[in-house]
Amino acid sequence: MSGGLGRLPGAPAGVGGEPVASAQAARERSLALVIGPAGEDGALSLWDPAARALPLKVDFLGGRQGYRLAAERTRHERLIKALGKPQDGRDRVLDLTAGLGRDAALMAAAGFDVTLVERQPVLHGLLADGLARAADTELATRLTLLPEGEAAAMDLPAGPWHAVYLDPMFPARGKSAAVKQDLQWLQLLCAYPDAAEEAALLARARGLEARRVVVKRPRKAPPLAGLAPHHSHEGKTVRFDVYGPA
Ligand SMILES: C[S@@+](CC[C@H](N)C(=O)[O-])C[C@H]1O[C@@H](n2cnc3c(N)ncnc32)[C@H](O)[C@@H]1O
Repeated sequence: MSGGLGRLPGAPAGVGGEPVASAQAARERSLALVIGPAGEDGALSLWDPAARALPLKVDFLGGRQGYRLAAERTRHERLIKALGKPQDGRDRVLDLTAGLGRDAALMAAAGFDVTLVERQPVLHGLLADGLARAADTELATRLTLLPEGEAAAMDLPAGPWHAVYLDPMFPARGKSAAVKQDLQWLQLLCAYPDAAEEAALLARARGLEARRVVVKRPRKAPPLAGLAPHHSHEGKTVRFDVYGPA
């Protein structure tokens, strides 16, 4: 990543970055981000050592994403509408681009058992830490994080899946100041997929045994890999493209 990542004492080595003794040391070395335990709960967190912004952690217990997780509210979410009704009681969704786990948490709150795949070590570390802190909750029983891996190439659990979900990075529109802080940090860590990567990810998803593949896109963006979906659920800023079995 440009600008570099500092790994503070207490962060697992697997997240990468260069070891630094403190956020102050990272600031002196002009590192763009640090990762380490922060706050009262010691949650593994990511932040800019030169800015005042709140550290970013994965919080399945409430926090910033909490309002979306009330079960009765989830059915109004476009993502949940795009997934369609569960058919077998505890239906399974495979989220191949888990990121910060927000969409996965929403799907789990709506009643799906969600398996998460993430290839970026920092994001994977934040997810694993968030799940460990939420271990006693009903929500966490519905979330399974696979070992860090590239979705297009790794071994995946067998289907059938109710749906495979994709939300790959897409360049943010508008002035960078308008882009939310955590998205800016995500953009430092995660590369945008090129056309070949997009095609490989969609092909992998569509090759799995699933009733549908759902892809999140900015509302005006072209469809993933240029492949027109069967139908879409459009919101103000994003849309969910739905593909039937290949
Ligand atoms: C836009 S973020 C996803 C945000 C997520 N939906 C959420 O609610 O937090 C995209 C994430 O997918 C991951 N990713 C993209 N392509 C991937 C692939 N082929 N295999 C595994 N992870 C991938 C990136 O590393 C990044 O963390």
